[in-house]
Amino acid sequence: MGRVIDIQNLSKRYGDTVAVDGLSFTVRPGRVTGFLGPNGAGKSTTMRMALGLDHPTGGRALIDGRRYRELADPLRRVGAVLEAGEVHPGRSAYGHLLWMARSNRIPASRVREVLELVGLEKVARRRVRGFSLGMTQRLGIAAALLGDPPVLLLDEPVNGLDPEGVRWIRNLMRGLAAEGRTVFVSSHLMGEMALTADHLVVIGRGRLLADTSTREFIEANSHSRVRIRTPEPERMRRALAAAGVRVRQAADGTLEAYGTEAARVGDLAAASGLAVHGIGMETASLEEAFMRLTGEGTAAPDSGDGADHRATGSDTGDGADHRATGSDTGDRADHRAAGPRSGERRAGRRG
Ligand SMILES: Nc1ncnc2c1ncn2[C@@H]1O[C@H](COP(=O)(O)OP(=O)(O)OP(=O)(O)O)[C@@H](O)[C@H]1O
Repeated sequence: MGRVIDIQNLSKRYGDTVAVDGLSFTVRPGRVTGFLGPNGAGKSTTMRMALGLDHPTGGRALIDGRRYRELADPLRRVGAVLEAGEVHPGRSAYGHLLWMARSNRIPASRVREVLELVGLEKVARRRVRGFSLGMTQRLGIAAALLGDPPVLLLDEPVNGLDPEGVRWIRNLMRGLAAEGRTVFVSSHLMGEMALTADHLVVIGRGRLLADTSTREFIEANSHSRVRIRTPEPERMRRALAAAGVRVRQAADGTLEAYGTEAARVGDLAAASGLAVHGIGMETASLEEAFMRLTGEGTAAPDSGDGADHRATGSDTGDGADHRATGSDTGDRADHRAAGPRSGERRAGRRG
């Protein structure tokens, strides 16, 4: 059975750096699998090895049970959008795709199809030199889709894109998965992946940290808490603890109560004659859970909140939904603004 990406005990060492460290997981068709990890976790290295662009130090990365370079017609089996790599700037989008199609025995009619699919048909004859990052990204995706491959690998495809571009790629990936394709997409942003992926493979420092459905990850990691500001935190803490409420004190002196609601905390405070200066419900964000999991955050060992620095309650709401399209976009631009990425150069070289 094809369409599966099988990573088996994969390792990669660059001198003293262990980029990938005994990684094993399977990426299955019909769903978007998010490949998550902080910057430097080893995502790109893993993807490059899966595409035969880098040699593993140990283990194997198989697609359809074979190494990439053993695939008979790779462009029709696997589409990739990687960072780096440039399209010849003097070429038009159409010219570039046509060149790729010709060198891979793909009919020219397919070029028009993919241009339409990614919404570049109107600028198809323009030189790539003048393309925005978003357009370049779309061109990279068009190239990846040229061979109509059942397996797609995308390395941080939304980096540097505006919210509209982010949404477009998200919908595209979901659509491709719904067609039964295997869609494997990396990101360092939990919030973005929570909106896009059905399944998550999380790595940190080259090692597997989680391989789970997105729903399970969210259920296990998004807990809410009540934050209380009171002039008598110690008495409040005792009153809550006596009522069986799990409570901890944050660095700024506020209290955090878990597994309860603001109304109950208020009632308990009133019953004990305690003054409350502020009270509110917060939802721990998935981004926090992700930081904790990958060891990038300042984890608090007892209550698993790791969020003392956000004690003001700015983190209300669902975390997963709103961060992905808002503030994160700027962040992406910072990380990866340099160098338009396109899988096509690599794809061309491969094919
Ligand atoms: N060609 C290379 N030579 C030396 N070290 C490398 C090379 N490629 C990657 N590394 C190192 O391997 C580790 C993993 O890098 P990798 O790019 O795979 O991570 P990543 O999860 O994709 O992060 P990012 O999103 O920042 O690219 C990093 O420490 C990186 O510096």
